Formats: sequence, C-alpha cells, structure tokens
Amino acid sequence: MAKTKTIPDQDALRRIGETVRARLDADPKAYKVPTDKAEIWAVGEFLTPVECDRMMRMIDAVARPSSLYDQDYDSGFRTSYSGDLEPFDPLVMAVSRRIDDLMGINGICGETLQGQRYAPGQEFKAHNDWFYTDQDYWKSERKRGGQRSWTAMAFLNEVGKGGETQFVEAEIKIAPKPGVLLVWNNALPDGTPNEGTLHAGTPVIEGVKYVLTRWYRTRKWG
Ligand SMILES: O=C(O)CCC(=O)C(=O)O
Ligand SMILES: [Fe+2]
Repeated sequence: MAKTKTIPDQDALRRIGETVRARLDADPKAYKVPTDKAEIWAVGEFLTPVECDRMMRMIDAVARPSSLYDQDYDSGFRTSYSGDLEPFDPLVMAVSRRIDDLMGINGICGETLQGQRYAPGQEFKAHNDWFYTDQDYWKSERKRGGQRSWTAMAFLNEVGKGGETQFVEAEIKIAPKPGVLLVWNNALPDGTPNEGTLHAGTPVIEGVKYVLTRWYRTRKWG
C-alpha cells in the first residue's frame, strides 16, 4: 500500500485556523481582504501613534542586518535591518498580548516580537513565513514550536514611496499605514502550508519603513 505523505503539524494548523478564523470573522474591527488565495485580515488603528513612535525607537536600538535561515544578508534576499524586541519590556508585552487576544492564540506559541527597518532600496523578497519541512533547519524548528501557523505584522509609519506588502499570488499590494495590523493564516483550511501566502516587502523608494512582526507556532515556542 502506498504510504500516505504526512504533513507536519497539519492537524494543529487546521484547528488553529478554525478558531482564529471564527474569532476574526466575529470581530467588527477586522476587515477581511478580498481574495481566495489566502486568509488575510487588516485591523486599522491597532497601535496608537505614540506606541508606533516608541516601537520605532526600540527597533533602532536593536536593528542589525537581517539574516535568514538559508540565505544570508549578502544574498540580497532580505536587505532590511531587524532585531528581536526586549520580551519583558512593558510595551512589548502589552502589544504582544493585544495581538494574542485579537487572534485568540495562546501567547506561549508566539515568537518574540521582531522589528524591522528598511531604508531606500531595501526589501524583503517574496517568501513564505511557513517553514519548508524538507529543509535542514526544520529539524531544529520542529523542536522549537513547530510550523508557523499565523503571522501578525504591524506598520509603524508612513513611507514616502514603495515598501508595500505585496501578496504575490493574491495580486494584492498593501501600502504601509501607521498603526495598521495585518494578520494572515499561513496554512489552508485543511492545515497544509499555503503557497498562496507568498509575500514580499517591496523595495522602499523614499523614506524609511518600520514594521513589527509576531509569528505564531503550532506549539509552545522556544
Ligand atoms: O515588510 C513587509 O512588508 C513584509 C515583512 C514580512 O514578510 C515578515 O516580517 O515576515
Ligand atoms: Fe514574511
């Protein structure tokens, strides 16, 4: 008999998808982005202007050239600067909890908030946030909470030109607007990683772009 291919964490991804989807659908503040490629919501004024300013200053303090698992800074894949924010800072804790509450995901599954800053010419090329489980890095990520279920990403400032978040498959470009939070399901309703979530931070042309990201795992992170 042919062996059925198993997809790591599929059941958990399906279950988390169901609960978060139901919660966002019931939330009048969450606007569903119209596409059938991926489940994406936007929430306006999720962060106050003061919170955005403080977060940007915190990002400036920790930002270093971004690194990726299998592609390094020099490859030009992710040319922004990024860094993990101090997890026990009161504002970081408050914002993390607010995102957890919006999503209805236990905070222990959330990775530490990561800040990112793009100068003109810098970008994050098209990628999926979910892990490729046939790659070497999966061996350690599997033990550090498993597959990434949902992503939450907040824009912190107005960008002069460029720097949109582009969902390539869905053919959607979202221009940065301070305080707006985007959230999306990295999996399909059946719990398989969704290729339709392929997205990029397009090059900033004028100004500087700041975002913060919280990635959720299927299990306790770390
Ligand atoms: O900066 C953006 O618009 C995209 C960031 C992103 O893809 C990520 O943080 O995973
Ligand atoms: Fe991403």
